[in-house]
Amino acid sequence: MEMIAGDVHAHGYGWAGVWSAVASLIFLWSMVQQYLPAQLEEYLTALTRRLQAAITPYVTISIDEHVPDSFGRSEAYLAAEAYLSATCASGARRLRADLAADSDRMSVAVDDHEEVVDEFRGAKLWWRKTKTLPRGNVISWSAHEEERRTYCLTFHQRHRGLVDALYLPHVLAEGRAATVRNRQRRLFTNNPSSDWSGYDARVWSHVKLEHPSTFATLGMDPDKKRDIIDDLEMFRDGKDYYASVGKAWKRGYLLFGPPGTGKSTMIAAMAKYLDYDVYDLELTSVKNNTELRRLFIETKGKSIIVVEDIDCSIDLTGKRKKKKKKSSKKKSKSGDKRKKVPPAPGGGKDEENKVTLSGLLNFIDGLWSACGGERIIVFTTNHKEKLDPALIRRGRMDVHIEMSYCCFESFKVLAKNYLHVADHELFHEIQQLLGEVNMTPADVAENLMPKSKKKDVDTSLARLVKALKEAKEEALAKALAGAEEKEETEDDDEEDDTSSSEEEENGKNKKLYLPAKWEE
Ligand SMILES: Nc1ncnc2c1ncn2[C@@H]1O[C@H](COP(=O)(O)OP(=O)(O)OP(=O)(O)O)[C@@H](O)[C@H]1O
Repeated sequence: MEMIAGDVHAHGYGWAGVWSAVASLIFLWSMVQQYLPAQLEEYLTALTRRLQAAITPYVTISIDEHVPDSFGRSEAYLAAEAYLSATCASGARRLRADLAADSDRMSVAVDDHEEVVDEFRGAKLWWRKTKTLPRGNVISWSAHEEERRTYCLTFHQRHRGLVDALYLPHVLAEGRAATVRNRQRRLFTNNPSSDWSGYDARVWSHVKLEHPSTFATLGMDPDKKRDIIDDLEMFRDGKDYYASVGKAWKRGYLLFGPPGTGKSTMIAAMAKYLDYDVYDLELTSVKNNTELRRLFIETKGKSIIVVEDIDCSIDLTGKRKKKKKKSSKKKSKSGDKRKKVPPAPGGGKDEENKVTLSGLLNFIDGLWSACGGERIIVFTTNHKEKLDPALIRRGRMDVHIEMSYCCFESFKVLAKNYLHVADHELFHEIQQLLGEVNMTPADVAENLMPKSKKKDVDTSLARLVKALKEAKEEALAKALAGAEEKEETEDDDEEDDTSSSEEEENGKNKKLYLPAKWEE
């Protein structure tokens, strides 16, 4: 094919008959190619390349989709693909369509075995996309994994200097820019270790990330929010700074606090703000430390890698927790959650406990973790105190963010979001009650949510006041019952130096349920 193209380009424009014959040959060749056995096609392609090199003044550069001994798709290939889609696809006859980043239109890319022409500073360049099927043309479950695609760039040898010095850097820069323009944020999740045949399939699969949360809709103390945004900006724009201080370009965030205080919501807001992908790592599905490392390597830059409820996946000794059945989606009172663990391939007990604390530490800041850069790692937990200090020390988890119960400032954000109201006569009472009662932003939001299309602000706020009062009464009754019980079972001294069991149960982050007046 290249030889034919080379001849055509070399001899310029001749008879119409010659053109038509060449066009027929090209068409015939592309048809025949689709039905050729893989090895034969490979052989013919290599032969034509050798012939071309011997008799034509044309040079061909190949850009393979996968580079040997490296993980993932080659960046040069991805850049070439994006460049050709953005600049030359209109000249192609066979294109492949897919949903574009915004999902409102189709985007097209050059199809396999198709050729397009580009022009750069007076030089003509031919791009051709080839596909090689697996050796032996084996039709197997994972056959598509072994297809190899290559972009071949052909040009006259007199343009060699121009291509090396200017054209290839131009393709790379334009391709990267096009990738950023077309970027659709994605939410990845790790697949179980292997498919039924034992073949190691793709490690991540993804869907479009569509979470609507932003920092504007996130209810939390405004100063704290500003600090987090500043920190994220510093990180995003800090490539040179990180390089200058000799630190890998990554940052760890630990989000801790009771269920329903907005930890997941915060991650979505962070991803939206930075325009990053999210990799939701289900640690309990990971076979061992090697697989964990592979998962990390397969993540791309500009991403947030999330391990939710880290205390439920790794225990203090560094061993993975045993499988536990999730009885229901609802969490227990203390917010403890246990994730369902899929059966480990191979099934043996030994297979189960192979992601260790040291493996996880390596994942966060081992040598491999520096690959690629621009990654944020987020751990969430309801029980910070249960985590190994080594796991969350500064340098690993650089920023610790406490997500707490709803304060008045958070409430105001939620009221604005849910009811479009900035002030109301009930606000004062709500402020007082929120100072006395712990209620999660999730519960506040649920009470604010209009229950009919009418969106009656008064009704929603009154419902919240009622819920807060009920919570206060319930807490008061509980505290009274607890105090009475204590009086019966403990002597006065013991009562003085221990905090109430209620307080202990709720953890140190919780303020007392009791109204301040009653406490005195
Ligand atoms: N701070 C907040 N600001 C705005 N909405 C919130 C906030 N916290 C919770 N919500 C609302 O409550 C819902 C549940 O919150 P989210 O899942 O983020 O909590 P979480 O802390 O991650 O809980 P868990 O520990 O159970 O995973 C969210 O979908 C959101 O609507």
